[in-house]
Amino acid sequence: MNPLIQVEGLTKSYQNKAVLKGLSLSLEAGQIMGLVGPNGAGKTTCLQAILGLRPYEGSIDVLGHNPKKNRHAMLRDLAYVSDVAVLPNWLKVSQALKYMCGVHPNFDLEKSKAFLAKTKIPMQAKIKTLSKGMVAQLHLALIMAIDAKVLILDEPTLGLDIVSRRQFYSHLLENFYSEDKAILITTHQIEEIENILTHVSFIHDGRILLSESTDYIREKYKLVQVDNHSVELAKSHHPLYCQSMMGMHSMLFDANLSPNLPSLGKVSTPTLVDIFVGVIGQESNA
Ligand SMILES: Nc1ncnc2c1ncn2[C@@H]1O[C@H](COP(=O)(O)OP(=O)(O)OP(=O)(O)O)[C@@H](O)[C@H]1O
Repeated sequence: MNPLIQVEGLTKSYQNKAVLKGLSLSLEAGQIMGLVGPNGAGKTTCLQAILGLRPYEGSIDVLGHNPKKNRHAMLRDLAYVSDVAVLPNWLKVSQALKYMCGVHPNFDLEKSKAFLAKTKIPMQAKIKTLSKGMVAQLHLALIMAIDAKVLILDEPTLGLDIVSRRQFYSHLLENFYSEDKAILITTHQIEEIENILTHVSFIHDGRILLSESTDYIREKYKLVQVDNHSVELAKSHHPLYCQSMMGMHSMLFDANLSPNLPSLGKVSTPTLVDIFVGVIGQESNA
């Protein structure tokens, strides 16, 4: 199956400073991928290149289109949310829907209205009178009514409280996602989306360090609560990180490189945050 997004050798510099350094990434139908990295790693710059919003070097194919040359055609099948707080305040909800009908050929007005009918958002309300959570719901109503193959979300829930953030993602799964579509998300709140991600790509200093299915990396990496008498032995197996707190020692290992982990202590499956800290930390110390 052809990937919906294929990025190869993507490079980008600002004022002679390289920000993306030969980055490659592939997104296939059915995938919900988290693009995860520390501040300044290049996530937004990468998404902006994919969206054709920034000049770049390298090759990007989005749904068979080159974002530099065919941006208009590409946007027919692609939807993008940067920050839910960007809708103009003075607009009424009904006007926002009308606006979308005018600008997006694949926007389904009835689908959008049906989603809004399930919320407490009045059609005649001005956006400035809505709470942040309601604005997020309105944003979703606009985005999910676009019959897009790919949805790109850059920190979509910034500024929302935890309940609204959870709602945002559960509505997203319920109303947008299907196996012929793909979603690419950046967020710093990995723990909140780790259960919905099928894939994850760790980006550090303009490069992808790891891009795998979440099932695969949860098998590959293991967290061990190391028994006190095994600490030195465990350290000699080169853990990706070692955290010692109140006499307890947690270490993250690549299970393929350190096969006999149960002999060191209690083995468990790490969270994506654990794996992220281990992989990025190792790279930073290299
Ligand atoms: N318009 C710009 N001009 C100059 N430098 C820029 C510009 N935009 C981004 N940068 C730099 O590029 C690097 C990557 O920025 P980018 O916003 O892509 O990172 P990010 O991973 O999205 O970060 P964050 O998680 O903090 O949002 C940073 O060093 C940033 O300062």
